[in-house]
Amino acid sequence: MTSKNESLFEQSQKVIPGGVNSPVRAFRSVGGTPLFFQRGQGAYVWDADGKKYTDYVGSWGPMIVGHCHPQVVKAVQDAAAQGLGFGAPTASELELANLLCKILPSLEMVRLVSSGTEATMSAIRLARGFTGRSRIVKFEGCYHGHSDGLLVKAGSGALTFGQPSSSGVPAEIAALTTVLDYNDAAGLEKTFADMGKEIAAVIVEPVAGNMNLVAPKREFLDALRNLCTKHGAVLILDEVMTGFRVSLQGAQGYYGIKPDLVTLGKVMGGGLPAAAFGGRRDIMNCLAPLGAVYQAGTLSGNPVAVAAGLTTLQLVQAPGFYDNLAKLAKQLTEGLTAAAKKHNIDFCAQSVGGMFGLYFSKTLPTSYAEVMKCDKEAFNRFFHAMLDAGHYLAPSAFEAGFVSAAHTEADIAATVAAADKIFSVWQ
Ligand SMILES: N[C@H](C=O)CCC(=O)O
Repeated sequence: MTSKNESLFEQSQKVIPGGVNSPVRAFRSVGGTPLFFQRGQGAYVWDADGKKYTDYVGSWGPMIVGHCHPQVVKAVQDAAAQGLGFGAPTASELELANLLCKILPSLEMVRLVSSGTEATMSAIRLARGFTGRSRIVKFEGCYHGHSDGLLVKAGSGALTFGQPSSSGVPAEIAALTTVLDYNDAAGLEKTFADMGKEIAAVIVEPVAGNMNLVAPKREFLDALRNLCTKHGAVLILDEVMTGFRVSLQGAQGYYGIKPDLVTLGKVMGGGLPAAAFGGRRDIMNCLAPLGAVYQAGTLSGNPVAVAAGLTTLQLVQAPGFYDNLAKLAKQLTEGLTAAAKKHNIDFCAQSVGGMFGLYFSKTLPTSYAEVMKCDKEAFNRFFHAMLDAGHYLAPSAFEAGFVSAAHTEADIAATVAAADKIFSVWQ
């Protein structure tokens, strides 16, 4: 019998390319039919067939307080009742901007946009306008949204489907992007020595979460900050994923590194389309209508999205919120690692705050090249076995996972027990 998921997918493929509105949802690399979700509550989601899953994707990060948190839903309902959008300033967007600047000391000014892609694309343009230089530096396997110059050796869905450098990006545009190895401080130093005067910005995920999870080395973070300062380049920390996720102050607070510009999204929109970029006042003042760098958006600062973001950011400031999140993520990664070890499987896992990475590998990867050596087929088998058992992991070996404050220790223990059962018959 055809399931509702299968039937919906068949129909979707006729009108939506690949049947999905973002490639990584397509289950292509793991195989099988993508799930069509009908609802979420707390740590759980239900698919079109009514099957319940413990959710470790969390809408790719935003659902940090769980699905349908009553305060977030109420705030959204109240905001919607006042008007769905004005395309004009509102007091609530000012409140959100103030809150972002209060939480993140690196934000002297901030501008709201609607997606992470918009935030990174705008930050790059701003850095180019500010410095009068054209070249940008990024790191292989990092994903910064799908604007042209950033889709060069990118992670996430692009990597998942073997297209890290997209067709449709003119060679002249791609040529302005220099791609280096993540965690390679010496490579960065050499690049600055060779072409420092050309480099407008270095953009980096301070914890790479779009090639599975790769944690930064201290010397790499220090080199990023010191070399950008020395050569007058703008350091852009892309905290779309790590912002309000690895700690209240994101990766910049977790590791103690101060960017010139930061990009935000996901958690700050509470599940609705809200994102932002901001940082040093002298750089932000180059934006129109003050300066000559143009950037705009009809939906920017949308009041309903702002209400979801504001309420979520109030909830994550509860005492102990991030300690609990980190504890849950650790319980998961340590539990899975112990289960694999018990059954002699080459597997390891790690977490940074509320995000985690799982690897079918003997050692934790520290670069794109090492991630590529992990056993992808083993991940795909594990993914499906976990899905059958009611545990929803990201449908790609190249994405980080997320826990929420709605997960309980019992939820995590059940997920670890399911993995233990799968590993006990692993061949
Ligand atoms: N890794 C991506 C975003 O962070 C996954 C979301 C998407 O591309 O649809």
